[in-house]
Amino acid sequence: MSLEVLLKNIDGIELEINKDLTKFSTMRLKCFGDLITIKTLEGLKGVLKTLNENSVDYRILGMGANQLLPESSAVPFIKLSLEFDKSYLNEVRDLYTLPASVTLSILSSHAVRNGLKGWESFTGIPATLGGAVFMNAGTNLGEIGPLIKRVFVVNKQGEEKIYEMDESSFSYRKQNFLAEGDFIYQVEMNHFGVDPLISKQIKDYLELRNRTQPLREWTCGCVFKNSKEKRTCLAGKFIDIMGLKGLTLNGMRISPKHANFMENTDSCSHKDVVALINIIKEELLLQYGVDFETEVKL
Ligand SMILES: NC(=O)C1=CN([C@@H]2O[C@H](COP(=O)(O)OP(=O)(O)OC[C@H]3O[C@@H](n4cnc5c(N)ncnc54)[C@H](OP(=O)(O)O)[C@@H]3O)[C@@H](O)[C@H]2O)C=CC1
Ligand SMILES: C=C(O[C@H]1[C@H](O)[C@@H](CO)O[C@H](OP(=O)(O)OP(=O)(O)OC[C@H]2O[C@@H](n3ccc(=O)[nH]c3=O)[C@H](O)[C@@H]2O)[C@@H]1NC(C)=O)C(=O)O
Repeated sequence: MSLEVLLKNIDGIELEINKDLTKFSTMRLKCFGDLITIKTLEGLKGVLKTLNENSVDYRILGMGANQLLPESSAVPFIKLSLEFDKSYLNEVRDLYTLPASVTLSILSSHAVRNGLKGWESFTGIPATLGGAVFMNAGTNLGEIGPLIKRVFVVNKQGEEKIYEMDESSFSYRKQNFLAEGDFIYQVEMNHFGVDPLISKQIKDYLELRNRTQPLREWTCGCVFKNSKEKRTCLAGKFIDIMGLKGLTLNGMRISPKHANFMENTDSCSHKDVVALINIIKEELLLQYGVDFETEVKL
């Protein structure tokens, strides 16, 4: 049965067939696919339940900052777009209840205005809150995990579920509590008090990132994770030392600014990124015997 027929009686959603999704990832990879935009919780429950009952697989799309979209997707993408009244952020709260589709940049602006301690950890990360929780977004100022209190999901059967966070809920670039198919729709997070110095720290850090990372280019953030065993084993540093900065293959370039970033300088697609990743992996193995895991979802 077609997606149009399957989803036709579900309110609070929009379905677009074979849509050009090139602008739906920060790397701007050429991509066409079916897109289901979810505007209400009931819509999300209805869609997940229906897809599950009909054995239709799907992919969740946040800002597309950490996944390489395929040139043509066999499965539909689901994107959350829940209503959010920004006046909710007009005051400092002890606990924030936020839709997962809100972007970290909106939250960062609130942190700058109010000096929220702990919120500096996600400065400059292009992500939705849901995507950030999914992989414990972080910078060298910290990680988002310790701020998260409860995570509200809809599971693949279309049922609501709430996870309470504890010390084991997050690790480096990873959450450890979601079940396969869980879709985060809401997050409760706090902060560690108010400190006027945080605003300056965030601004300084943004300036540093701007100097050291290609923020204006089309990238997916860091391509590789740093080594799990040895946090001093840094992918960017290794790729740089091998002299690979600037190497370009079919329009996909290793950033001259930061070697763990790849820049789409043309109209590249999935295969172009994977080809360059494979070259880097081979060189890293050959020259240093290290095998860096990709951070970006292929
Ligand atoms: N530190 C940095 O400077 C940077 C960090 N990043 C990281 O990349 C991530 C990008 O976020 P974003 O663009 O929003 O996400 P993406 O669209 O890149 O999705 C990334 C993954 O998160 C999953 N996901 C996204 N939203 C949800 C949700 N609501 N519920 C459950 N799973 C979800 C997706 O699941 P599925 O597998 O089911 O499709 C996908 O595997 C952040 O975690 C961020 O930390 C990115 C760039 C720079
Ligand atoms: C971009 C991401 O996150 C980034 C995050 O923005 C930055 C800054 O907080 O710290 C991590 O990068 P990173 O480990 O490469 O940190 P950086 O501070 O940029 O560099 C570390 C060290 O490597 C050196 N370095 C880096 C890049 C390069 O081309 N050459 C080089 O020598 C730097 O000089 C520095 O001494 C995160 N990456 C990972 C995989 O953990 C992402 O996750 O997508």
